Amino acid sequence: MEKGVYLRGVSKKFVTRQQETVDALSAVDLAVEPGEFISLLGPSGCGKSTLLKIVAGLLPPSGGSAWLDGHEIVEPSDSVSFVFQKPTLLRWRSIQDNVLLPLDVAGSRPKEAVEYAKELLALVKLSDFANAYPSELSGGMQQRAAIARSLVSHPDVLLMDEPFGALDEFTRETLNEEFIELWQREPKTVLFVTHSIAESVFMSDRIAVMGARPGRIIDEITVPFPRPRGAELRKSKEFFDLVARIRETFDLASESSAREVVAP
Ligand SMILES: Nc1ncnc2c1ncn2[C@@H]1O[C@H](COP(=O)(O)OP(=O)(O)OP(=O)(O)O)[C@@H](O)[C@H]1O
Repeated sequence: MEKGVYLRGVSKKFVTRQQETVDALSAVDLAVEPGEFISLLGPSGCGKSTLLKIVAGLLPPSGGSAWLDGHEIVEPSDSVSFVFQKPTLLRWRSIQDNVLLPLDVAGSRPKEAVEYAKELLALVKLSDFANAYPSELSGGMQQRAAIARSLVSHPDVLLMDEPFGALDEFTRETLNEEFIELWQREPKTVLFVTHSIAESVFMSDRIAVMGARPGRIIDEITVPFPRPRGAELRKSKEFFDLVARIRETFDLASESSAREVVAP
């Protein structure tokens, strides 16, 4: 059995209300090893969220297939958790009860679950807020709670759709560092969607660079920086150089698609 997440020739077409066909994804091949942290990086509309939804079993591909640990993905699985851009906490539940929500929804809160929720709250630095309500927390703190919630069911795979995209730059960088520390303690396979080149370089083992119309992978980059990675990495020449090289990939891709548009 092939452990990990595999996409083989995945395409996705949507038909809009105006009956136009949108090629959201075309011929995407991707292999993600167990425990690997991979970013899906690309401009708005290149199909990043669509790809995550296919891996989550929330959307079927129009062509090709998606696999998790040797099984074709045809429906959502307990071993996969999703973190969205908005924390979507229930305002009438305490933070601890929000973290426990996935277990309550599944109808089983094992004895040790409360202890584990407390442990996760400590890992995301929210121990003092276990009994607080979402409205009492800042945006960054709410997102930390959402991350703790995504881990409570011990998933093998974490799908993160711009989880820090709504935060200011300072909070975002702090959460990047905290999340990487947490991920090293609780290793998971992570597919992380972002618009930010710097964020993808800081976080990932590998970056799948995506282009739009149709959405596809235009480059795959292995990030060479050793872990643990600290804030000082962001200031290094090697970091800037890799960010610049990836930016170049986007510039070349948009130049060539512009040429296709003007070509006779
Ligand atoms: N349910 C849908 N019906 C019709 N078109 C859709 C649907 N969902 C997505 N699309 C289209 O598919 C393309 C890819 O969308 P998707 O949300 O996956 O992109 P994205 O890269 O995640 O964008 P963003 O970074 O802005 O979130 C877009 O052109 C979008 O308009």
